[in-house]
Amino acid sequence: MKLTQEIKLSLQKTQKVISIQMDVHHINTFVKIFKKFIFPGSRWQQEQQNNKSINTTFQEPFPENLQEFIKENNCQILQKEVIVGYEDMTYNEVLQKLLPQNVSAPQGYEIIGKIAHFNLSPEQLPYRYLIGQVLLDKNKHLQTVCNKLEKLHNVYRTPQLELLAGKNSYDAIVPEGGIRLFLNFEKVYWCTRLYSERERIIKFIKELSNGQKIKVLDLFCGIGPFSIRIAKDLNANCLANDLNPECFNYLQKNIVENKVQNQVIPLNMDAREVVLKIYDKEIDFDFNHVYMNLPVLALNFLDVFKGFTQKTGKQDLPYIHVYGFAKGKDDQELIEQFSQRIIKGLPGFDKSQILRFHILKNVTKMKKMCCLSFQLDKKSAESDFGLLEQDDGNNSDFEDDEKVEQNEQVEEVINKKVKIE
Ligand SMILES: C[S@@+](CC[C@H](N)C(=O)[O-])C[C@H]1O[C@@H](n2cnc3c(N)ncnc32)[C@H](O)[C@@H]1O
Repeated sequence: MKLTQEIKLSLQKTQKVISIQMDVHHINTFVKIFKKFIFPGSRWQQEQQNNKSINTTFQEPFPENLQEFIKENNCQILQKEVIVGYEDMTYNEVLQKLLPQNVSAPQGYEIIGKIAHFNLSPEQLPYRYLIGQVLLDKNKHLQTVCNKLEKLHNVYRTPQLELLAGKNSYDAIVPEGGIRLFLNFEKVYWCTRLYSERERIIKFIKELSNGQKIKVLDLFCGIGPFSIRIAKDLNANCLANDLNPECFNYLQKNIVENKVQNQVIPLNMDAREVVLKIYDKEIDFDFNHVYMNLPVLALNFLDVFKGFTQKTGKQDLPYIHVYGFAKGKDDQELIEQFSQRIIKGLPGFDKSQILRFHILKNVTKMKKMCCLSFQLDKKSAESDFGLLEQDDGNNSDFEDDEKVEQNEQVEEVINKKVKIE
């Protein structure tokens, strides 16, 4: 269903209003006191010489202060009729009129620059173009309204979008914590709501650093929000890597735009390869923190840190901040399951090493997206077990996560979406 001129006209109706007529000298005072009662979009109309009127939303009985104003300033009360229609109605008013009773108007969307993005329910889908157009018309700062077609399940974690209304452009500039990030929402992974999660980890890394130089290996960096922010906020040095060549292009641009060329090195490789190249000294980068934000697969990369001490000759072991999914009814069960998955890659890992455990999102009642921070343990770092077989991106964890995300309702516990007033 599309919003046609005919549909807009069908919303038009005549409405009786109270218009207050007064001498032009009283207009300023009236507006000062009764501004919120002026009928939306109403203009002052010339009635007689020096006399103007304005339509209001007042209904009888009038409030006392209006009665006094009318008396003191010798105002006249006029009954008028106005035509109200699409332009005068809010997003909710329009959709309540146009959607069938069993279909609710979507009450939240995400904003990325001038792009609004919905996750419409199956019942709302037949009305998606209508919903998109109304949102665009009622929010002048927006340029594009789209719907995310399915959950992210490709290697680069990019969304499949359908344009609902406005410009077919997904270029955006997003301000975050004093930096500006350029991106194309169709070509790279982006989630504005991870803002507070980045803040949380940056704060935690600061606590851990004890004033020492912070050096971060950001293995799945996307367009660089974490590396660029920590470089700016904590004067950290980062090696920021992402497999997606489009991310790499935006990462390079974002590094320059935010003037952190001397602190953030961009890379475009497989994460495992980056670490192996550091071991082989093909890449010269010393790090004390590893940031692994690819929840669906990151845990499978942990084994690359086995034998860290032999391969680097370093005794100082890095802190690892890794994201993943776990199932459990409480923190204890979640930590237990998460730890079991870590142990697969790092056999020396023990729960007692956990420094922070944080739940970002309830995927289902039992399944959560979590972040766990710990220091690489000595046993794993000194072990000479071989690496696990390289992941082909097709493992069962990956598949399982996607199925659950598609079939079950995702309840966000991180920042709420933009609410429609
Ligand atoms: C969930 S996104 C996180 C991006 C970024 N940390 C952020 O918060 O915006 C995961 C990123 O990992 C990248 N990625 C997927 N597989 C990878 C691999 N094997 N090596 C490096 N990056 C990979 C994807 O392209 C994607 O940009």
